[in-house]
Amino acid sequence: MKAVIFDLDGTLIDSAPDLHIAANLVLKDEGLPAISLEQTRGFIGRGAGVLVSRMMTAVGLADDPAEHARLLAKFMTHYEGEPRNTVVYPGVMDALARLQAMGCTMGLCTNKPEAPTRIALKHFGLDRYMGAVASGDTLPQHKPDPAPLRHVMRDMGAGAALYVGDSEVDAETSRAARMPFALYTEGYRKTAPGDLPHDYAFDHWDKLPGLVQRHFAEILA
Ligand SMILES: O=C(O)COP(=O)(O)O
Ligand SMILES: [Mg+2]
Repeated sequence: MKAVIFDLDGTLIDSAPDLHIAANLVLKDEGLPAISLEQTRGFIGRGAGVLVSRMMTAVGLADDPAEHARLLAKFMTHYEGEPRNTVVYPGVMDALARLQAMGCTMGLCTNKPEAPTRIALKHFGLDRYMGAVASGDTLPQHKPDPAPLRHVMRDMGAGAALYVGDSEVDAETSRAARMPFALYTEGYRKTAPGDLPHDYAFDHWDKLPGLVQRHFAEILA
């Protein structure tokens, strides 16, 4: 079985603009200075809780647990609607259709919480491809713990899979799960691709189906 599991933010979708808007709505409401889109990009990858912690640090707030919980709740109310400024990366939809035609089964493993994950998948028509989904709050553990990735694999009934992601967290997760990793280089990583452990790298989704084809031809040979 050819199984491919995807990360979401920075991999399938560029969600930073909507996360940026939600963060700044919270900060404005609190009378605090705004953060930049670039800063927001750097805060994505470990889930909404960590994004809010990093946002608090950026504007000089102490990471007090009660304050954090209050601001996270506010952030989630601003982020829960339909994505307005989020886009699917170029070539994603064609690549997924080609992978499906190649007989691949597909799943999703993200640190984004479940409610906005479901909304985004449906909004962009990605839900029809994903046979199994693990979000940041599906299990007690989240990436870089390998448990969510293994959970998706089990749900898909896959014995082996290729993981596709954009960040340091994804590289670490795939390593922990002993799963081969394809790095999408145009997402939110902060580390140079050469310094991030990966088995494959690609900079445009047009290139993924061929890469997947070669990977499974080799391991199933
Ligand atoms: O919500 C986040 O911080 C990251 O989500 P991702 O795991 O889809 O990159
Ligand atoms: Mg990501």
